[in-house]
Amino acid sequence: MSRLPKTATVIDAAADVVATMLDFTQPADAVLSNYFRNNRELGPHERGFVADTAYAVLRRKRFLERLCGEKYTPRQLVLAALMRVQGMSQRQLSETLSAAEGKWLTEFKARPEPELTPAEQCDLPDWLYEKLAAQYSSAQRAEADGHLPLLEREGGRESVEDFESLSSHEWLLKLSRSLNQPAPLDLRVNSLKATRDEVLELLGKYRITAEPCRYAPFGIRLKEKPALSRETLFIEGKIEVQDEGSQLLGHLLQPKRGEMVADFCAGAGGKTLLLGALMRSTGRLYAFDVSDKRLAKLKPRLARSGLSNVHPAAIASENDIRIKRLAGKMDRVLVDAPCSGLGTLRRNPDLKWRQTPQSVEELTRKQAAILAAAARLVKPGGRVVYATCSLLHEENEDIVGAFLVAHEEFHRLSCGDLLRQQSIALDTGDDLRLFPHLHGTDGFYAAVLERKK
Ligand SMILES: C[S@@+](CC[C@H](N)C(=O)[O-])C[C@H]1O[C@@H](n2cnc3c(N)ncnc32)[C@H](O)[C@@H]1O
Repeated sequence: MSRLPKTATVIDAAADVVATMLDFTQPADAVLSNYFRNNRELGPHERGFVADTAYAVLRRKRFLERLCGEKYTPRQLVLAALMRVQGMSQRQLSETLSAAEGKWLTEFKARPEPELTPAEQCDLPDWLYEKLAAQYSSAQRAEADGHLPLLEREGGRESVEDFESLSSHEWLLKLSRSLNQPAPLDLRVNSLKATRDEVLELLGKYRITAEPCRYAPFGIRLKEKPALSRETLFIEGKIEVQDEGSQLLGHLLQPKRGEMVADFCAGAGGKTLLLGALMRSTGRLYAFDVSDKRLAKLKPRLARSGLSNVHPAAIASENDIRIKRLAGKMDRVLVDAPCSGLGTLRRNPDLKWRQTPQSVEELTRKQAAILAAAARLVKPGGRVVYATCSLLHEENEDIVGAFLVAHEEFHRLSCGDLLRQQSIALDTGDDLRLFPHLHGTDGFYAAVLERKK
């Protein structure tokens, strides 16, 4: 952690934000933006500090709660996170503390390390730890791990064998440690307006350190997190912010010039924009969503992108009459299904505390219904990509498995093969499974389903 912003009010601000976040009635990013809207005196550095500190508490809540003991205040959680997660010293904090807090912190520092349960070590709720541990037993991981390339990591190289020999707890510990780190900032170059080399060169001129993403052909990973919204590159629509994993889903769908394509759960259109560019702004690309509000956010992005083939349309549900009218007409359909988001904990650490086994079960019903409705759009020989940013088999493999049993007219294509054909060297078996500790992306799952001719 860099220096503490001068004013002591940042610790008060972080404690206020944490107190509201821990109600879990609103998403953490909404709590933060409301707080900043109501406290405009905080400058960018102070806002950054408040956000980083509050997210550190969310990421390591179980660990910090164990350290703090039975009774603690949000402010004590903040101080504990600053010392034990963000690595600040008591001296750095001391100017901002009351005498009583100074005393508490001295006593806190002297406490012995608590013995943590496996779920606490991973900083996951018990129900989630149990589900994931059951999923990632060595035998079940064999397929995904077997396809791993040699991985370069800080501190050395890790080989396939290093991963295969891990117990399910050790593997989960690696996964959860990477889920408990902030995500890097990835960009996607809009191939209609620029090449990746041009953008890399321009970033270099702005003194922004960047490198090509490992897998995504239009992806760029930045070293820092500069504000980009006022940069010419962004205003001119040459770049968009998009996680590398999210970009790979567009390449899996692989829509072509002149095709009929639907992005069934388009939201604010992150993937729609990539699909439109892959189609070179030709053909017809529907962007469906049940949320008007989310689709409205697509409009300014579309204007920057230069795409003219996108048709956003709000639908009432997956059974909307508009959807029914398009039955059998689509070459490609992307289902980026509403999900628990548990693969995106690097960005949304509150989700592990906000989701429950019941909320996941409700989502699975919705996912199955959306996939069945979306598949009706596809013509013979056409494809559906079913994708989520969840790590749970019940939202992923189980949904696709049940769909294939009920729909003999579809069969699964190999994601590894489809990516190889596009010179993307990423083979995780038939389905795509991305993990932050293995691939450096958010956690994603995808399966490609083709309607037989
Ligand atoms: C994972 S998000 C999509 C993110 C988006 N594809 C992107 O790349 O930015 C899932 C979306 O599904 C939408 N959704 C929920 N139920 C739906 C339904 N029955 N039909 C279509 N979309 C739905 C949600 O409003 C949400 O925007």
